[in-house]
Amino acid sequence: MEKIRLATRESALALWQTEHVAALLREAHPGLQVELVPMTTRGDQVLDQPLAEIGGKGLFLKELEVAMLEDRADAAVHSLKDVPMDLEAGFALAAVLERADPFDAFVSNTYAGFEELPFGARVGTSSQRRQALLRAHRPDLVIGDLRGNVNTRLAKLDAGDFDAIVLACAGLERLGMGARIRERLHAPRFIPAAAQGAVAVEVRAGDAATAALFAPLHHADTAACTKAERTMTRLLGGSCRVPIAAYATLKGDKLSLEGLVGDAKTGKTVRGYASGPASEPDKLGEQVADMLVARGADALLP
Ligand SMILES: NCc1[nH]cc(CCC(=O)O)c1CC(=O)O
Repeated sequence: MEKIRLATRESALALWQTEHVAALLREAHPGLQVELVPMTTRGDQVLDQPLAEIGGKGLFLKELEVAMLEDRADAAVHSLKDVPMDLEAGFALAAVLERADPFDAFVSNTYAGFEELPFGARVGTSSQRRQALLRAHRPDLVIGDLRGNVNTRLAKLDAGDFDAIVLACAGLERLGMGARIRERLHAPRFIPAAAQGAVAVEVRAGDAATAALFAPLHHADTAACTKAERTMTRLLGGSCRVPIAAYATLKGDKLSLEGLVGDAKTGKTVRGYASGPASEPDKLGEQVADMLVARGADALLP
């Protein structure tokens, strides 16, 4: 193969991630021509309705998948967090890259950390998971919706709409705005979304030649961790509608998974934790999902 075309969304974050994959590909395969095919998705266009009601995470992939089917692109680069737990039939993940910081960031122009927020402070985030975690720790906070890309969200904070906002550390750092992070909200206090911080490459299922090009970019440890997180989330019926958090770590051969199901309105949360061999991420995901249900998570699920 002499040339490969990478479909990408047009947001600054998506373009950064795809350029990053392109650079790694060129490094792994000197002489390979790598081209970007930027496009807008419905998920990017519809900003006024909750994602879950207009079709969920798949809306960020659809146009990119159509481009692959129509042979206008060979692969698509995504934040793995935005990839539906059940990939569309006819597609496969060719690689999961090494994860960046998986945690959420506390960003504020006034307060140095989450603990410093005064009673009734206004915090912006549209993520059901972040809302549930914020309410679980601080029922007094006034939480407001905050959608749009990373720059839009920061602009709303700077305009004074909120005392603080919460967004992914990885997104801020990739856009060169890591300096805006006042505090990293680590697990287990704040558990991130499944696969937060990881970038993945999607290809047509059965396109072995294209998939093989991405093999050098694959990071087995990140793949094992995100597999456990995504399996747990999938078994609980994960979508944007339900606050589900999952965070796995790997130490030697031991994979550990922390899971949480919450309610964005009440801040009620149920937690689960288990560990097992790195070779069985699906089993671990299933175990923690079962544990969460046994502890009452189904009362919070739709
Ligand atoms: N929901 C949008 C989205 N998808 C991936 C990231 C950040 C990068 C990542 O998690 O890899 C973000 C922004 C955010 O959640 O603040």
